[in-house]
Amino acid sequence: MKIAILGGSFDPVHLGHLQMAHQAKKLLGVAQVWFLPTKKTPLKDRQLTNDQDRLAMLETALAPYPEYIVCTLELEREGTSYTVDTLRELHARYADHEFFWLIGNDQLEQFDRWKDPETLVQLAHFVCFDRDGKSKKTAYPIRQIHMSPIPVSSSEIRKGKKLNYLAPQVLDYIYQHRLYLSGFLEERLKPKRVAHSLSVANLCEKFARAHNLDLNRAFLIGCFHDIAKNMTESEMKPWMEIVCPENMRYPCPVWHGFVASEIVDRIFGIHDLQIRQAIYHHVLGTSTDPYAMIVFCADKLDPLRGYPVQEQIALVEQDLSQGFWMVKEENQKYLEGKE
Ligand SMILES: Nc1ncnc2c1ncn2[C@@H]1O[C@H](COP(=O)(O)OP(=O)(O)O)[C@@H](O)[C@H]1O
Repeated sequence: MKIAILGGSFDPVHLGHLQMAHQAKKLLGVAQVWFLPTKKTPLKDRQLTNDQDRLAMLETALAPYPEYIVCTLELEREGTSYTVDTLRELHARYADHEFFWLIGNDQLEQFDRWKDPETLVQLAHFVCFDRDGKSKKTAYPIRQIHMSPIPVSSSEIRKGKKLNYLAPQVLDYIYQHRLYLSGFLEERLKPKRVAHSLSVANLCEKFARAHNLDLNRAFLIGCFHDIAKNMTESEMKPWMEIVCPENMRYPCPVWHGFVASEIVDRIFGIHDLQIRQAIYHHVLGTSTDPYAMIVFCADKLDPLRGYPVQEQIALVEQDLSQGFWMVKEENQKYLEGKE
């Protein structure tokens, strides 16, 4: 049987990877495409997301395609994953198969850094797909196939960019398992604000636990509540014009909550009305929805602010409504003092 193999970190798997598989099926006449997640890649020094999560994301992305199969051979082997070892093992296990090894053209450029490239090209037909629409020169017998480039990389996804290039089930998994969230925040916020957001997320979760609410929803609200905080007035203006032009009468420092509520939906693909609403109201405390009260309190009572907050935190855990009104009153006094 003809088998195409796509090896990679899949951290996470995205539509670029799927497109390579679709093209391989169509153009190479292979019966199956095996996706082979690597344990430890010799050419990247970054610590990969744990095997279990990368595998679960692959399985969910491939579920609609019965002829796409996850091959865990490299995950089962300890140490650095060298393709030459993998191909030898594949030949030993499946003597009758003919293998096509798929790579993107970024890999073609560094093919002589792979271990034993001469042996590799004898063990499989190497096939290279465009990532950027450009042909690359190579000394190796590697077939190059042009496809309309799918302009995305896993590293962009890990920064919270181009999330629309993920299968929706994979994006769901990312939020359910809280993967890459610090990367999403670090790309848009200063380190102190990232620390505050994660600390608020933890406190939101603590409050949610005390009141039998959805822990992950509360965590995500905390995580993203300040995602627009670094935006300038002119950057926020077009968002405000779409979302809530009537709120432009508020001073600009208040806008980031309104803008963030739209950004979580449109940029981060979080289509959850309660999350959006809680973030929308978090600056002024204008909603008594439980999630909105939670994030309002958690934001003001973040231990990283350095005030003694333990008693107030305990009150919010005990009685959300009473805690909320207490925090709101304290905040009002603070704001009046500032005027
Ligand atoms: N958008 C894309 N278009 C074409 N090939 C791609 C694309 N993204 C990844 N690849 C190829 O898929 C293989 C696995 O890549 P991987 O290490 O998982 O992801 P990434 O390069 O996105 O971080 C590599 O050979 C890579 O060149």
